[in-house]
Amino acid sequence: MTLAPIALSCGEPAGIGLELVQKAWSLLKDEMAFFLIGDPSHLAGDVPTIVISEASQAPAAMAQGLPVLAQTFLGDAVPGQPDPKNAEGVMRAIAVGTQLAMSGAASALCTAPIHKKALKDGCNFAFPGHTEYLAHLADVQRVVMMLASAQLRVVPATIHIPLRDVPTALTPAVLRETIAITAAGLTTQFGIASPRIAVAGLNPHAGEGGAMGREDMEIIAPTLAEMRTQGYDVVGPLPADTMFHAQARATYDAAVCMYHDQALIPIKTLDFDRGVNVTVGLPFIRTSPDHGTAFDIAGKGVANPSSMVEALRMAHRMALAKTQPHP
Ligand SMILES: NC(=O)c1ccc[n+]([C@@H]2O[C@H](COP(=O)([O-])OP(=O)(O)OC[C@H]3O[C@@H](n4cnc5c(N)ncnc54)[C@H](O)[C@@H]3O)[C@@H](O)[C@H]2O)c1
Ligand SMILES: N[C@H](C(=O)O)[C@H](O)COP(=O)(O)O
Repeated sequence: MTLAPIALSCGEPAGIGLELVQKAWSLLKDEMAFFLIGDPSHLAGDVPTIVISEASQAPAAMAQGLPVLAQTFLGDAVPGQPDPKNAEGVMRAIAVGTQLAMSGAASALCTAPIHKKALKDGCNFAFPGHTEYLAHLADVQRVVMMLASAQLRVVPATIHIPLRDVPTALTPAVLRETIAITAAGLTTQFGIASPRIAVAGLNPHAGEGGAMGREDMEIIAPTLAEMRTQGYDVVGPLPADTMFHAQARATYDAAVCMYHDQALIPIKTLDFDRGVNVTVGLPFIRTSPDHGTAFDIAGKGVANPSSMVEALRMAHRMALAKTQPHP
């Protein structure tokens, strides 16, 4: 069975995304097929471009140049200076990629980084990030954001919300859904038959028996106890400061954390160059590099493509696995 190509949305044209897409084509053109969804006039550099009119043309075009499913954007791509006129095109590229991945014309969607404020300023983008936008496009109530590398997988139970709102957002239902979706994703997308999940506490020392906050004992611990009775292999709440060293990491397949930075600091410290963002719970495969638009180095040619390459490789592996019959 021939695998459909991967759709790659362009992200913010003023960031490093398009440079990374071109570098990824040079590195992966003999390994897999993908195509950019974006404006060809935004591409700088000397990587050849092949404009295609439908996804199915990408595999044949891949050897000659970067296949581009062309979209017309209203602004130019000026490194480090997002043009509000491009915001609608950035959003549209994600929507087109989603539609292609949902229809099966693309085997997965990989997304180059967006600049959230540029989208909000430019087209009143109503979502905090891709994760929430993709859930909306796919009409899915709840997804989880996982960042994965060879050394660690992390999932924040709350994602893009202010820190002050975290304690009230951490309800038993949110924890249950996060753990259940994570466990299912570890099995279906990462091939782990019996996933082991470690759950971080919210407060210092996981609350120290209530002396340093009560959410750990009143919300997290009872939810985990209930989930254990349902067969989930879940431990916690664990003091977050000691659950990411090498020996601790060897005891679990994913760490569910209580808020964005509790999850993302360890993985971006350990593996910034190779981390991949995966949205778990969508009806299609979505990956992304673990970094942002990096305006400070945009246009300089120095951006490291490793995370983008890993994101494409992970999407490709997951898509291939979907075509294999289950043992
Ligand atoms: N998947 C996504 O769409 C995504 C992911 C993370 C951040 N963002 C967005 O990106 C914007 C900028 O975020 P930020 O500044 O916090 O993080 P960032 O990842 O863009 O940059 C942080 C630092 O890492 C460096 N860096 C990032 N990627 C690099 C690469 N490939 N090679 C070399 N150096 C690299 C940058 O130069 C910068 O010094 C924000 O709007 C944020 O929301 C988007
Ligand atoms: N929270 C992610 C990070 O810091 O790496 C990033 O903002 C990406 O989120 P989306 O995939 O939802 O855009």
